[in-house]
This record gives sequence, C-alpha cells and structure tokens, in this order.
Amino acid sequence: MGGPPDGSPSGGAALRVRGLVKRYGPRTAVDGMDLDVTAGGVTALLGPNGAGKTTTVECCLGLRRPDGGSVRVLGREVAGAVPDADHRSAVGAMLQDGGLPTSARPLRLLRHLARLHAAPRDVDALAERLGVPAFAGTSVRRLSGGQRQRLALAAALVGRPRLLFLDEPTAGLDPAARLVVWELVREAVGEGAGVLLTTHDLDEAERLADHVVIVDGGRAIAAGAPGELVAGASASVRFTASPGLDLAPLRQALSEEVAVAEPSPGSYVVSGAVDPQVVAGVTSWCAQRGVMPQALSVGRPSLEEVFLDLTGRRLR
Ligand SMILES: Nc1ncnc2c1ncn2[C@@H]1O[C@H](COP(=O)(O)OP(=O)(O)OP(=O)(O)O)[C@@H](O)[C@H]1O
Repeated sequence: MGGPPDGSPSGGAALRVRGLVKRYGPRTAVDGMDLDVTAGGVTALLGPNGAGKTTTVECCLGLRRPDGGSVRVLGREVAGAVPDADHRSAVGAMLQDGGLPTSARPLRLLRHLARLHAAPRDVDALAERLGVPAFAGTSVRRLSGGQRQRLALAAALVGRPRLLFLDEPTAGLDPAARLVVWELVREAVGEGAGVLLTTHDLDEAERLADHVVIVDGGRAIAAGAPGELVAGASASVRFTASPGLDLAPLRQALSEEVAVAEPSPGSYVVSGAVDPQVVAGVTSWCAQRGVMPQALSVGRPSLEEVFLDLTGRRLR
C-alpha cells in the first residue's frame, strides 16, 4: 500500500505540519519542520537536546504562535489561531512540565476533566491501571515525579482525544509503569487516535511508532517507518577497542567499497559493501595487531545507531 503523493504516511491525517518556523528572538528553534501523524498511528519525534521538538509540540497545541508555516490538527488549520472548545476537547497532551493544577487532588481532578468531555473514559478503571488510587488524596504538588507523570497521562487520555501529544511520557518512570503507559497508548491508537510521541528512548520509539521523524536543527532530517530507516542504512561491522588505532592499513587491506571510521573514541565502524571477505579482513587485521575486538557485530545498524550517524555524537 503506497502513501499519498506528498510522501506522508497513508491513512487519515490527524496532524499535518508543513514548513513550521518558530523563533525565540535571534534564535530559530524550528526551521521549516514537516511532519505527519495519521489517525490510528504513532509518529515518534526523535532528536538531540535542543533540536526543537518541544517547541514544535507547543506550536501544534497553540501554546506558541509560529512565525511561519502551517499546522493542521484534525483537518483544521491552527497555526496562529486560538483553539476553540471542540478543538481543545479532541486533543490530549501530556507535557514535560505536567501543566496540572498544583493544589488539585488526583482523583477529583480526573473526575472533573471527565465531565468536560462528551464520551470520557471510565475514570475509575483508568485511574486503577495507572495506580492513581495509591495517591488519590495527595495534592499534585506533593506527588513524586513518576506519580505526577502517571496522573498527567490519565488526564490526557480521559477525554478520548483523537490526537494525543506525549512529550517524553516514560522518562523517569519505573519499568512496570512504563509497560502500562505503552499498553494505554496502544489501546488509544487501536481506538483510532493519532499520537505524536517525543522521546529519547529509541527502544520506545521502535516499540510504539509506525513512523519516525528524526529532527535536528529545527527540521526533519529523516523520516520513515523504523524498519525503513534501518534498512536504508548500509550494513556494517562494528566493534570497540582501544581508541586511536591506526586505520590506514585496515583501509588498504579492505576493498575500496567500504569505509572505515572511528566515530567516537574506541568505537569503530566498517560500512558499505560488507561481505564475508570484509568481516574476515577486519578480524585478521585485529589478530595481526593483537587487538581484541569487543562487542563485534555485523549487520544493519539499530535505530539508535542510525540516529547517532545522522545527528552526530558530539554534544551541542
Ligand atoms: N522559551 C524559550 N526562549 C528562548 N529559547 C528557547 C525557549 N524554549 C526553547 N528555546 C530554545 O529553542 C531551541 C529548541 O528547544 P526545544 O525545547 O524545542 O528543544 P527539544 O528538542 O525539545 O529539546 P530536549 O530534547 O532537550 O527537550 C533550543 O535551542 C532552546 O534553547
């Protein structure tokens, strides 16, 4: 099944962003961003710190006014517009700062939010799954970080939004809570919601997302299904050893169709037309020099390696 002619994923569009620009004074935080979320699909927005992910989400939610471009939420242009009640009730968001009233009590807050929606989820069942009863009477300001996040997810889901923004939903959650969050997201998607997921957890992106957008410098630098992004990268031999090995003899020993690099100290990658001869060439070069290659692997890179290759390994 092919996608629409503009290259976006197939299925109804829950969110369509084109050429989004947002500046903070002289700094351009978002610089011509394109992205799509389909109804019943999860798009993961991946990118290094400061890449412009949160700013993009905030523009989509109407929390920041874009300087350019178009944002269509559930078919309606919202860039620069004040969201109306219909629009607000169709969109759910779990943001990093929570945005929950600090003096509210969790269960009462969820019941209140449920009343604002036409067809809310069963509050008790949702609260139970996220373990809210254990801290139902504690005010939001006294909750632990993880409890606040679980409550924020419940608050985002309670109105059955058709488009859901999740900004690092499982960062700092314990493993059991992480699994529950993933389950709830999958269920919402199964009911037809579109999800824009911002995460630094590439395992989470691979598990949940059917579409991945890698962002750097405020724009999308790669997009596709996780499997496509990985398949598009060339096969490689990777190993770690002491840093600063002289790679010139290895380059000479291998065919010209492969590239040899040390992208970070002590981490070596041989990529290109990798075949059994290349693997043998690498291991015999190591043997000749008395180098023990650690964590030697051959094959397609993981999504994490694709991400690091595209965005670089240096902190900015
Ligand atoms: N309110 C603000 N005023 C000025 N600059 C800002 C503001 N918010 C963000 N920025 C800058 O805009 C750029 C993008 O920030 P943003 O928070 O969107 O990145 P991000 O991809 O969400 O990062 P992270 O992964 O760290 O959450 C950064 O350079 C940041 O310093």
